[in-house]
Amino acid sequence: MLGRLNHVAIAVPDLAAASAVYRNTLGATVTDPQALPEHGVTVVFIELGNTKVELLEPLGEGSPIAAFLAKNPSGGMHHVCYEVADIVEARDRLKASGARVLGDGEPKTGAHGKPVLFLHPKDFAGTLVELEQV
Ligand SMILES: CC[C@@H](C(=O)O)C(=O)SCCNC(=O)CCNC(=O)[C@H](O)C(C)(C)COP(=O)(O)OP(=O)(O)OC[C@H]1O[C@@H](n2cnc3c(N)ncnc32)[C@H](O)[C@@H]1OP(=O)(O)O
Ligand SMILES: [Co+2]
Repeated sequence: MLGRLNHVAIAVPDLAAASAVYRNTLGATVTDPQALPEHGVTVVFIELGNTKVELLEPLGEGSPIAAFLAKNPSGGMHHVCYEVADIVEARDRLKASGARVLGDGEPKTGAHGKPVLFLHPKDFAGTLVELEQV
């Protein structure tokens, strides 16, 4: 079912400060911030050649990363995103095996303009999993 690792996401309290660390200390190319109100986050991406790192900052009331940052105030690894060829087929197989699909279970358009879904971290070795159809 799984394809490539699309990105590893890190939740941060201050996107500008985290972007500066990646740009200036680590010498990475960091994209401009992209506000995604429907996801409750602002993101930047760091392109690494074989995969990407996504830095996430809360946006608006009720951001899905607010509780995570309250528990991890300096930030921390938040999710991994795997590519799938058919997200509805993957979702239906996972649901049939007992995994919890988050939200209303319907794919949303993610940061790359592609359909995405999230799977409950307690069902995947304590790691929040995002699926992205490519
Ligand atoms: C930019 C768009 C898109 C892209 O294209 O890349 C994105 O990446 S958007 C990223 C942000 N969106 C989401 O994360 C959506 C899905 N997430 C959620 O629905 C919630 O964050 C959550 C996973 C249901 C957690 O909700 P929360 O309110 O934070 O906490 P709970 O109390 O419900 O948590 C239950 C349980 O799970 C543990 N937990 C929470 N978050 C994580 C995490 N990221 N990794 C591992 N474990 C996590 C939490 O600690 C609780 O455990 P216990 O304390 O043991 O009960
Ligand atoms: Co993501």
